[in-house]
Amino acid sequence: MSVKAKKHLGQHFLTDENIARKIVEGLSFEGYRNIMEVGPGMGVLTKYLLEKDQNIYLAEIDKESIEYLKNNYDKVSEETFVGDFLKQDFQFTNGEQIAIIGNFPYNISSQILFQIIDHYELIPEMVGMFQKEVAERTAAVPRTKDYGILSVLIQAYYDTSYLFTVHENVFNPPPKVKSGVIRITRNPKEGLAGNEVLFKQIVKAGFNQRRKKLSNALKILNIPEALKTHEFMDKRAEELSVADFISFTQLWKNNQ
Ligand SMILES: C[S@@+](CC[C@H](N)C(=O)[O-])C[C@H]1O[C@@H](n2cnc3c(N)ncnc32)[C@H](O)[C@@H]1O
Repeated sequence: MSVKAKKHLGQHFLTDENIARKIVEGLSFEGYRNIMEVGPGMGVLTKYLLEKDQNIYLAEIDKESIEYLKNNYDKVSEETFVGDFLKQDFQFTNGEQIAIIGNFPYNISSQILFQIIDHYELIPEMVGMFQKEVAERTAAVPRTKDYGILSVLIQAYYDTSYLFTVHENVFNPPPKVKSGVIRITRNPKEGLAGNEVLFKQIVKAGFNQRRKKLSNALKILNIPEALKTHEFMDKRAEELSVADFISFTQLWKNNQ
């Protein structure tokens, strides 16, 4: 018996074992002994993770999948499950590092990435599959249409690499779009510490009106007097690098 795919949970089950193995091998397995898989479904990735010498935790909200996994994998029990990924506070690791892996439910892709950023101190690495467009956005560079809030926020905390593309026809049921697998490795950029909240506000305000110059787009944030004539004010958000956003945030903070 297998799990019936539920659309509202973003369920598309990967049917290609080689791709599953390749995704799991995308992790380095270095510097942590805990791994959380998001959305294991019927366990196509889980079975390769369970072969590793790591503590495996499963975040799954589909009861039918949970039953299936408990019945089909000896090492999986009620204790393996940690519930909804978006509600994790990772307290159960007692401060230990935990890597994240998954063929993610595409309806909550951005929320998954923001949840990782919010806990970057505990999460050294993530390997996962998103719809191709989102995967590309995480690695996008300035002055491209893909470069936006997600690119800047992720790249401020992590180095990102696009690993490979996955075709629709290796899923059951097939999704409407191609998928992309990425790896992100923690590398918080200098100058961020202590400025995180303001940094996120500036990046979001800047890109929320990406056609406008920053002098206009950032108006809602009460621009400090000393920054009103800064050269960046004449640019659009997509023209600033991640390092530019960070140095600009520091300057903003110092002039508040
Ligand atoms: C694209 S499927 C992937 C299933 C399986 N890993 C595979 O590759 O075949 C996404 C999975 O995420 C689960 N899911 C959806 N929302 C979730 C959430 N908030 N937290 C944890 N898992 C979730 C779904 O139930 C589903 O099993």
